[in-house]
Amino acid sequence: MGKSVNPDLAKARSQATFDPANLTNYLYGGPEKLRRKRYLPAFVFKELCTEMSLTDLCLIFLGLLTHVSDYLGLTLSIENMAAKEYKEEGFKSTDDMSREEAYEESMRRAVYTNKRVLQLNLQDQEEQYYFREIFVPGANPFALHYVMFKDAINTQGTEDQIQKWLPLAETYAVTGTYAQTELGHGTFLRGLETTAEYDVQREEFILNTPTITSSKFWPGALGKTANVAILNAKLITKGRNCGMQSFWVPLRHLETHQPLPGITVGDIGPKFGYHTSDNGFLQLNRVRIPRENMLMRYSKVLQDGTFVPPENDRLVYVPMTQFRFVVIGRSGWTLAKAVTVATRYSAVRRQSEITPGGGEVQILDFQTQQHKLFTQIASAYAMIIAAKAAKDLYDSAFSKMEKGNLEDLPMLHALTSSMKAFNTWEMATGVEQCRMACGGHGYLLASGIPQMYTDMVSACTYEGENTVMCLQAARFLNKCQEAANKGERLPQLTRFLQTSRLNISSSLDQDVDLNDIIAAYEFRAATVISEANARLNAGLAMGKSQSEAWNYASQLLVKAALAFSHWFTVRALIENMRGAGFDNSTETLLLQLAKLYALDGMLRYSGDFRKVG
Ligand SMILES: CCCCCCCCCC/C=C\C/C=C/C(=O)SCCNC(=O)CCNC(=O)[C@H](O)C(C)(C)COP(=O)(O)OP(=O)(O)OC[C@H]1O[C@@H](n2cnc3c(N)ncnc32)[C@H](O)[C@@H]1OP(=O)(O)O
Ligand SMILES: Cc1cc2nc3c(=O)[nH]c(=O)nc-3n(C[C@H](O)[C@H](O)[C@H](O)COP(=O)(O)OP(=O)(O)OC[C@H]3O[C@@H](n4cnc5c(N)ncnc54)[C@H](O)[C@@H]3O)c2cc1C
Repeated sequence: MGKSVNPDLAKARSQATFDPANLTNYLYGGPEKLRRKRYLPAFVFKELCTEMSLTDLCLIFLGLLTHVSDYLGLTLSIENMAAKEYKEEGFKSTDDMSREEAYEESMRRAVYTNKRVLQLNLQDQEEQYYFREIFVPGANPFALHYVMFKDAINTQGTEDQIQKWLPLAETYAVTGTYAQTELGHGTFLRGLETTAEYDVQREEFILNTPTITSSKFWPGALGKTANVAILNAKLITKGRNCGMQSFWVPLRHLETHQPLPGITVGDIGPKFGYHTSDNGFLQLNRVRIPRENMLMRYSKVLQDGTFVPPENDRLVYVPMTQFRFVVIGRSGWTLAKAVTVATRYSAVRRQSEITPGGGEVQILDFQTQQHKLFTQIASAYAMIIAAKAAKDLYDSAFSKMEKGNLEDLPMLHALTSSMKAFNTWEMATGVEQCRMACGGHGYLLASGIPQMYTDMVSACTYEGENTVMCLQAARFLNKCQEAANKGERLPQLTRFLQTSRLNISSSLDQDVDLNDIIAAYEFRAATVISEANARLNAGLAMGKSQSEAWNYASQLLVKAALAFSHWFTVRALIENMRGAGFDNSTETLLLQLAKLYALDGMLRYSGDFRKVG
């Protein structure tokens, strides 16, 4: 039962000047990865459904990604499924459900995917992600379990603890969350109030949330789903505060799922988005856990209560750095989904005339519509490709860290902090632009775009509020600027602070040279970073303390971090497009897209670029 493709859409596709397969293979990491990615939904839907053609299945798959399936009224008839417990007649849209019903529907689908991932032995993280996203397109109640809970065990646990706890997480014998934020503190971790006091007599920690503001507040899955938390608390031993450490804390009974003694836990209530994630609160009333429940890869508490500090007290922050990197990558794909929906819609929506009497045109023919969408297509590619470029730096830093070499930790923290802020702000702006480009139908939940926005815009807040993350990156950039001022050697990533010069060869009447574009963004970043450093030093010269001068310069410091990220993204986009081995037509198109992205950025930040000439 094939579905005919809209003739306007078919015509637009037929006019492509390149072979999309080349690009798709590049984006998904090669033909084999792409084959697997396409095979998974077809395999699963074939298993689930009886009378659906492959076209329908792909349409449903794509539609599920963007909820278009709700719009088309498609439902899946679930037949002889391997997972007998999945009794649902089909995927009902959660758009019309209450929060409880939507959570239950998402939970049902998530539990199904968890079982199938194990039965199909899907080991590859990306394949697991694709598989899950087919069935739970919105916020997945197990998201914290899949990412931060397991990452914290892997990065903060000893080998013995990993051996003990990771199999429980992998087989869903336990369901976890990452409980750090409190009602009174999300950003300022040194202000966390939850305590873990060591009782040397019984070799146990006594966990306590002594005040209302110390209640854990926000952790995903805490409201209903999780029965264990990796919980961050202030360690107190021998009367001394030893800073934030991580602990494995059972929350609910593994059989009855009822809160354990001393535990008060529940859901924090309705949110702007992320409706199917049960973000919760937790109060601990002198809950005891054994000494072995402290994650002791880097810091330890000996039986007699002696605290053995980590080589670097920032290593406890590694799970956040890891997850910021996930957010950096997913931001580009989120924008890619939104702009795909909006571009397809713009090919099939006919509205108004360009030439009077000439008949209504595809809205994609309006230059204003092209500007709205093509800049977002370019931005999605830029973010996806910059994330791939950052991964190389990320992987090399992590492999060095695992051998005990922490020299790249500051660079990694700065890169993940600034790129997480840059990408999520760009993604949020871009998704909203795509929604508005679809007129009234973009405002329909069935378009899929509103939920993408309300779910994903939270990424500007969680995992490090964006302004705070920019200021974190600015610490590193400012240090590099100070070193540059003294002629000292800089880390590879910031050496442009010493070398960047504005020797642009392009003139306005010729096609701009790509190397000039990179040089312009590099010079803009170097100038903004230098200006922020100058403002900081001006503050000090006025007699302000270091922290007051930092606050005095903070707006420019945020700009410096964003200019750095913008340069990193433009450079990655151009260098990767030139070096990717595409055929001429594809490379020509991609370099055109890279110029569009870079020149649009210059227009949006024309003040910076005009100022640096
Ligand atoms: C579109 C995206 C889609 C993604 C979908 C995926 C599915 C999503 C589902 C889950 C949804 C949500 C999950 C959310 C989870 C959470 O939010 S978990 C909680 C996150 N919380 C935070 O991030 C807290 C942010 N605050 C901090 O990190 C710290 O408080 C802060 C760094 C701001 C300050 O810490 P201080 O101890 O005060 O440090 P400071 O004095 O500023 O600096 C000291 C020193 O330490 C260095 N530093 C700080 N952090 C790190 C780090 N992480 N790694 C390495 N080094 C670090 C800092 O640079 C300083 O060094 P310096 O040399 O003195 O400069
Ligand atoms: C959907 C969602 C899911 C979440 N999931 C989890 C989870 O699973 N686990 C978990 O532990 N937490 C989770 N969180 C909490 C999240 O990590 C915090 O909300 C986040 O760290 C921001 O902290 P805050 O809410 O206290 O905001 P605040 O820090 O209070 O921010 C408020 C304002 O203060 C400004 N500000 C704060 N500090 C500074 C500073 N030093 N300089 C300049 N400006 C500053 C910020 O820029 C912001 O404008 C989640 C949050 C959301 C929204």
